[in-house]
Amino acid sequence: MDNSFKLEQKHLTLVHQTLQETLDSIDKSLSINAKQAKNFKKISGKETAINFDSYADNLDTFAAIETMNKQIDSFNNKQTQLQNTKKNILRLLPAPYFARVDLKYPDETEKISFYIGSAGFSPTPEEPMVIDWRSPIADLYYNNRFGKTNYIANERKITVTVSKRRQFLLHNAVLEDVFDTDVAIQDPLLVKTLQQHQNSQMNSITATIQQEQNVIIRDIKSPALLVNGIAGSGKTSVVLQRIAYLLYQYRDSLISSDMLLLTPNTLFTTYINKVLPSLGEDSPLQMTFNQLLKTFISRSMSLDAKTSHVQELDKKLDNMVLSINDFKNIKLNDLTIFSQKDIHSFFTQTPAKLSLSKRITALSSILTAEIESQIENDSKNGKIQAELSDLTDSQQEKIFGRLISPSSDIAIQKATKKMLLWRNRNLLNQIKQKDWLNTIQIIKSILKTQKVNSLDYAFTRLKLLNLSQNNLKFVMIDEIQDYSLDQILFLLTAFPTARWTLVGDQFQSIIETNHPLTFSNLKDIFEQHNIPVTQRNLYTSYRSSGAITHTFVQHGSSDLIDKINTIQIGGEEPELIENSNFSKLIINLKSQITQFNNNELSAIITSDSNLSQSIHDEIKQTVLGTIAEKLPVSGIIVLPLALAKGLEFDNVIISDVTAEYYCDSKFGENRLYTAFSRAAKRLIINSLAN
Ligand SMILES: Nc1ncnc2c1ncn2[C@@H]1O[C@H](COP(=O)(O)OP(=O)(O)OP(=O)(O)O)[C@@H](O)[C@H]1O
Repeated sequence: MDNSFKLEQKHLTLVHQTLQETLDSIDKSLSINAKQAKNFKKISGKETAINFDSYADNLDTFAAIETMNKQIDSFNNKQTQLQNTKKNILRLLPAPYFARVDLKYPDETEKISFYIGSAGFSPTPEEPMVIDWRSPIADLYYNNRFGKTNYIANERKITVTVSKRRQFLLHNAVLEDVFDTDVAIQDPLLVKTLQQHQNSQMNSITATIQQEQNVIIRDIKSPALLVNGIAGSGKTSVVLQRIAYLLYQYRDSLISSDMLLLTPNTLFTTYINKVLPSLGEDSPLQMTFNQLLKTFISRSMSLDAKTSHVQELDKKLDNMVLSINDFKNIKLNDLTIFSQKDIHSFFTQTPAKLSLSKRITALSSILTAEIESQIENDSKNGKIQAELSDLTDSQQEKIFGRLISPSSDIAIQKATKKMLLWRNRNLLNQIKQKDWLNTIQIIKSILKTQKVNSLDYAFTRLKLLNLSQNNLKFVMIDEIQDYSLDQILFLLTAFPTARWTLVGDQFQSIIETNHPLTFSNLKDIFEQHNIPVTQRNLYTSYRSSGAITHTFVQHGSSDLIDKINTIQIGGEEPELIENSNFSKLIINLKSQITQFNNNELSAIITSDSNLSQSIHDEIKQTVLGTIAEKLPVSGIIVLPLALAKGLEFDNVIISDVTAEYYCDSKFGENRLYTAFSRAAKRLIINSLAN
């Protein structure tokens, strides 16, 4: 091993040096290219005389401009390419690679060593020095393949023999450790990585992705992938790595905005925000379900009913027959253009055999056609045509994009029509937006209720106004167990062509909904929508020490205890502290937090936000999670469990384990499991007498 350590150090020095040299040469090329582009623009600007005097001059001028633009594009492309390579090199310099696999191809005599890093790097096109972790060969490494095996590249099966699988712990150009692993029972790099200090931001797990995680990350076949994993088993990490993998796999056709990641809360969003940029990828659209819902609700209105009835609405909406009150007058400047009655009468002219949403689309076309036909008639009216001459210069600019002086009858009529269309643009827009549909009334009459729920409202708009989005290719949902069936139904209707990655933990279902979701319901609902679901389970606890894992799984199910694995065995046993009243609790909390290392991030988790506020008022050095925009790097944050979910801390103090919140017959055990599993190293559980 000594000799191989030396050889590996030599190789690392070479790679690091090549990276550094390439970086220097890229910096030079970047500045030369920028200078050349600047000079070119200066010179060609002078040389390309703009001359539109004649048709031939026009052509010459356009040709010259096009040549100039092509040259500028080529400068820009080169600049972008150089910058991308520079970004990869900068990412690789601190840790050029983390693993090596040696492969022998059947028709080759020599084996080839491939070094795997967080990005690819090829100083010459023929010879990759570092291969990207997402490349097909890297799959062999993550899958612990050894001996004769194969991998898929460009849809072809390639047979190889894997003769070495090696891991590295390194920093810049210094090799710290080398581990040779075949079928890894324990992954030494993983153990070392987990022992190192965690920080307040989630990190990428590229170097230590485990086999069962790799399968999820690289699944490109399943229309819906459902991951049920215990707390701290890497579900969120896997989703983020998967996003980076998909962006690489489909790099010619997929961009980050084709993906949506639904997160539990905005604190969580900031917690995971650095992972994708650190993997060299842009983050997808990220929002909470409520933020998404707002994009489907036209304006702020009071939608205060607590329970949703999406399933009932879904069944009844299509066959509903609308009455006069289901419409609103269409007005322009207080003048009623179409009354409810008019609109209803147009509605009755649409084919009754169509679904309601189709009838509404047809109705919208009828209303638009009515206005357009009126405009067509008016545009022939001499009196209205005369209004053209009243238009100021700035109005003409707005309507026609230039000043006009129409002379022929046809030109005058065309200009008048354009003017009228412009004057009626708000009206036409109202019709197009279907503001004339009384969605609230429709919901009230279906559900026979007076109050309307925001999800019901958004769903009804989605269905009746055809607001489904077909451009979103992947939807990823973290903490799927906290969604209701109604929310899932809404999402399936909103994104009918998306592929789904749903990750969650049944034991972390802590939010009360009227239709709580089981994973088997979830599968059923997807399958009812003809979306087959592949389920994968993750049973390894990476975050928490053995002692903490053992404590939180007690609040899962009894068969869970036999299934789980812990990477960080042992650790300090959780402490139980009794407090007879709030003042005692504060005294104890103050003493408990002094036991923690100042560089670590610790949390006091409360049952509700009022208690967080009261503790923060008494212990000023804490950060109050309910108003924090992001997690502090270190120190003590105090926050309710609802906000702590998905996050992790070095140390966790539970402030009031005896609160009713944790004793709830339905969700109590899940809340304990979720709260305890936020801790990586230490867990202190306080009880508070009422
Ligand atoms: N393969 C891995 N290598 C290194 N660290 C890992 C690995 N998998 C998970 N981790 C670490 O374990 C911790 C928990 O991961 P993550 O938050 O993704 O789990 P989770 O299943 O989403 O947790 P929870 O459901 O409790 O919110 C993180 O610190 C993550 O970096």
